[in-house]
Amino acid sequence: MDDDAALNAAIAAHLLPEPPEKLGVAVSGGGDSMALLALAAGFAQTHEVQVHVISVDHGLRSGARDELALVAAFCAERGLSHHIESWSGWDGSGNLQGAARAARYKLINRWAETVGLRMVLLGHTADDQAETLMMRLARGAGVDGLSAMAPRRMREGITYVRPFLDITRAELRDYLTRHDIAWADDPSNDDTSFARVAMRQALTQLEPLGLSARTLAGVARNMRQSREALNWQTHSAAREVAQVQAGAVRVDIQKFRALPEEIARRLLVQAVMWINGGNYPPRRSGVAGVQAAVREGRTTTLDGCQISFAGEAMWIYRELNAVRDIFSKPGGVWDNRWRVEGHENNPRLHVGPLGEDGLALCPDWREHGLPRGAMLSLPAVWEGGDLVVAPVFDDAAGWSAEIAGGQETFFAALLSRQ
Ligand SMILES: Nc1ncnc2c1ncn2[C@@H]1O[C@H](COP(=O)(O)OP(=O)(O)OP(=O)(O)O)[C@@H](O)[C@H]1O
Repeated sequence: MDDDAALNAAIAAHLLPEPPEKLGVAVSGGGDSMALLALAAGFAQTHEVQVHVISVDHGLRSGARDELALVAAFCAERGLSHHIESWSGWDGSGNLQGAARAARYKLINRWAETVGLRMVLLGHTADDQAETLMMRLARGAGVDGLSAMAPRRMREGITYVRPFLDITRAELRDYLTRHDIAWADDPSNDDTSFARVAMRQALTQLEPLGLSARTLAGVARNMRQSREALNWQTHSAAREVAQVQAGAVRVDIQKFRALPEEIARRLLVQAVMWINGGNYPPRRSGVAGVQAAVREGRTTTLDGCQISFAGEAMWIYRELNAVRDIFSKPGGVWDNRWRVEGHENNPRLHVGPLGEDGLALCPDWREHGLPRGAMLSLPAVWEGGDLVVAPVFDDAAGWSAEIAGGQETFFAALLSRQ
């Protein structure tokens, strides 16, 4: 295969046999995404696909406008539609790069919806994979952190495709040079105060030792496969040892203790994230603390969840303190996961935790088979300080309370986790 054929094949492998009618391409003007644009445009011409290009101006560097002008000129020459979105939304808090990236995906998503696109190409390369892997290594990551990016990922209905994860940045630069296509070199790529830039430079020293971008990207891909296997194994283990009951997770403690440590850890992480609705897993040290508590049969808490023991069972459930001040109206979602429905037209009603006061009014609560702590954090409907109904167990007329998406989401999320 000649050099161009390998790059064309990388694009075709992701778009055939059924190319989309319209294809989005996200282009910053840098070498990776300019090559992506040129190759996607070539593919589109052959397969009669309409190309729509988006560039996001983050307004962070004075030269960025010139880089986008380069993209605009390329698109104008080829008759491709090009749209520039501007972002100026950083509120100064948190990490600027992270905020810019999150904003970029939001803007691209919105644009794709407006144009009626279902697929958008991104230009991440094997070098990006290698740098990320090394940066994560430096933070002591495990299999998940070292795993490669997905070549295909759905975000709010739009499929993002990264055809160049096995292609190096140098190969793309060579392509651009061969075809006399201009690209912009982002000056921040020389700023070694960025961890990624420093790692990029360090990698040039490591390449002669065999740690090339392609090799490291291969390691990341292996890690991804291992992660998928571990998730699958955790899913099977969860089916074997865990049940979901009223939004809490009940685990058979003998079977749980017999699981390999990593599978047990993943199961705990999944239970905590499913219950607290968080996007980020609990810290490794926190989970290790829970694993120690499990060995000793000691009650503990982690990220808004409580872990307690009763007979043969370990229970993981929402901690009352985490929901004490969460209130909503009937008809909405409470604590990000309970859909409480009924009597929506009565403005005097609100949903809050059952709490000690509510539980005191439910003398038969032990019949439900849940630990007291799990009962306390269940949703209840209140009128002022008066308990109207605890709808998870009380099927009073017109009331219901269900986990949004169903309790099966606990198991399903183990297989779909990216
Ligand atoms: N300003 C931009 N406008 C449009 N697309 C962009 C822009 N910046 C990046 N992209 C797209 O994202 C790809 C990856 O770029 P880059 O590696 O700089 O992203 P990142 O900030 O590391 O984000 P990610 O989390 O996706 O890795 C580019 O090849 C391009 O397709």
